[in-house]
Amino acid sequence: MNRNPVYLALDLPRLDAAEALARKVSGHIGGIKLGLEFFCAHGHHGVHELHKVGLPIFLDLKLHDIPNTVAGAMQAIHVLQPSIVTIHAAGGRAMMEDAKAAAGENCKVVAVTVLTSLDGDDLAAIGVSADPHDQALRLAELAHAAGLDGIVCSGHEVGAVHKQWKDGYFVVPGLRPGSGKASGDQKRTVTPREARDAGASVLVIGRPISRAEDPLAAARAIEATL
Ligand SMILES: O=C(O)c1cc(=O)[nH]c(=O)n1[C@@H]1O[C@H](COP(=O)(O)O)[C@@H](O)[C@H]1O
Repeated sequence: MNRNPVYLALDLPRLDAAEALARKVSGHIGGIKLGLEFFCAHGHHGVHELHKVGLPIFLDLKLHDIPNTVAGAMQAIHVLQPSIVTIHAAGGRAMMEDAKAAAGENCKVVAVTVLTSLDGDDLAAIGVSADPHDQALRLAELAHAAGLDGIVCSGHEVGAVHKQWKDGYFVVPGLRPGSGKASGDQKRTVTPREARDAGASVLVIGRPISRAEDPLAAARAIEATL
């Protein structure tokens, strides 16, 4: 049986609450995603604690700096044995190449293309004239050329990227399980099932589980749709 593609985003301020939530739903997810909020608050210690849950750890640090600095950061996290690490494709080809070269064994390095919280107007405001779809495809091509394992994009683009990059590893956040579910700050959303059917390798899901009245029931319900 295929591994459950859902990585639970633990964007919670408290370490004990994050660990308790991960343990509660651990039978219905495939991994744990620890992002900036968690890492800034709890650092290496927090990651070691969450490893005790026994699931793969995705470190979503979205590194974006000069190549030498990003390579150094990648080396500094080997000890945490992440299964996946994010960097920003907008850091450019050399940064992506050096990040991949510095990554630990068995660690997939994936590049964020266009954040799921952005739409075409947001891109225009930062001087990008392409729409999110074309910009995501363009950055996916650059990430592929740089030798990365895959990219992060929304469910709106993953099908098109998959056609161009058959063996890529595709991380899709911005997922909302049903129509009418609050999208919050996310602007390019699809359902987990739609993302999976379009070729996503990993489904990143946070608030639809972590802020649900019954997180276990929410995780089970999402699993049942996949
Ligand atoms: O790299 C990511 O995981 C990421 C990229 C992106 O474009 N959009 C995005 O929402 N994310 C992350 O995915 C998670 C989505 O959380 P929810 O909107 O609560 O499901 C958060 O932890 C974000 O940091």
